[in-house]
Amino acid sequence: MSESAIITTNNLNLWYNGKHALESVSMKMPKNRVTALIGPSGCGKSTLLRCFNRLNDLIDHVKITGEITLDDENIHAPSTDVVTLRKKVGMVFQKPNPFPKTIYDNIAYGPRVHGIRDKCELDRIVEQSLRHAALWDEVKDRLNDSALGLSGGQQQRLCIARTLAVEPEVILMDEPCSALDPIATAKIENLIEMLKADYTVIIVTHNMQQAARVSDYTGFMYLGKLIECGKTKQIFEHPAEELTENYITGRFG
Ligand SMILES: Nc1ncnc2c1ncn2[C@@H]1O[C@H](COP(=O)(O)OP(=O)(O)OP(=O)(O)O)[C@@H](O)[C@H]1O
Repeated sequence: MSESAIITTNNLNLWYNGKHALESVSMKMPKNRVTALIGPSGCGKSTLLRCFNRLNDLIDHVKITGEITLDDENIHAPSTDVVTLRKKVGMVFQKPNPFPKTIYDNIAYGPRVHGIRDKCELDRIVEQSLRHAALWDEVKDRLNDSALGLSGGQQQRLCIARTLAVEPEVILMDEPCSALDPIATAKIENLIEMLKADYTVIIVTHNMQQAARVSDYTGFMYLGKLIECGKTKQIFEHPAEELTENYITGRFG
């Protein structure tokens, strides 16, 4: 991979209570590209994704060895501020999880936590984030309504807008379309394509067609190991490993 990497893992291992869930994962996530993580259930995709913003720190009895760098800095270094890391590396989950607040307050929440109080500045951030998430036109006249009144697809785009509001560098998406219908899914996929102009996206998906449609690079995982990683076209058309070929042709999974 010749493109410059924003996140790199080097010999990354993770154990849950002694159970080896990630084994010697070494991988590079190129900047301003979409990288998909695919593989059968339980292979470690979500675990790997959660390593990138240290969400696994919140789980008891997790041991991690090896290195993860963001912009060439070790994210486990004592000097790393986890709040700043999670601002730089935002996350969107499987089920849309808006706060039970207004649409406006959902987006303004993060900037307020980071100390922005000026109303004009917050208005600007709310509009810009909703525009970037392709939701502004649908909600601009109801910013003070509850976010819980939005459709599932709109709620997921709101969650993406909420992530964008704190100006991340990387957006992690853990099966962001699995709770959505095909039309809402298509909107999120189009949005992912637009987002990579400004952000790096790493997406976990069970849906191989989705990985092929939205990603530039794909990593195939199996039983906690990264079996192979490369350009999506190459992984899907000419995988180097038989295991990858068996998975993408539906022989197991
Ligand atoms: N909090 C946890 N505590 C203990 N074990 C866990 C925890 N989270 C995940 N695991 C285990 O780690 C392994 C990898 O799980 P992970 O959720 O990362 O896989 P996945 O590939 O994302 O699966 P899926 O596609 O089903 O979501 C599995 O064996 C899982 O049971």
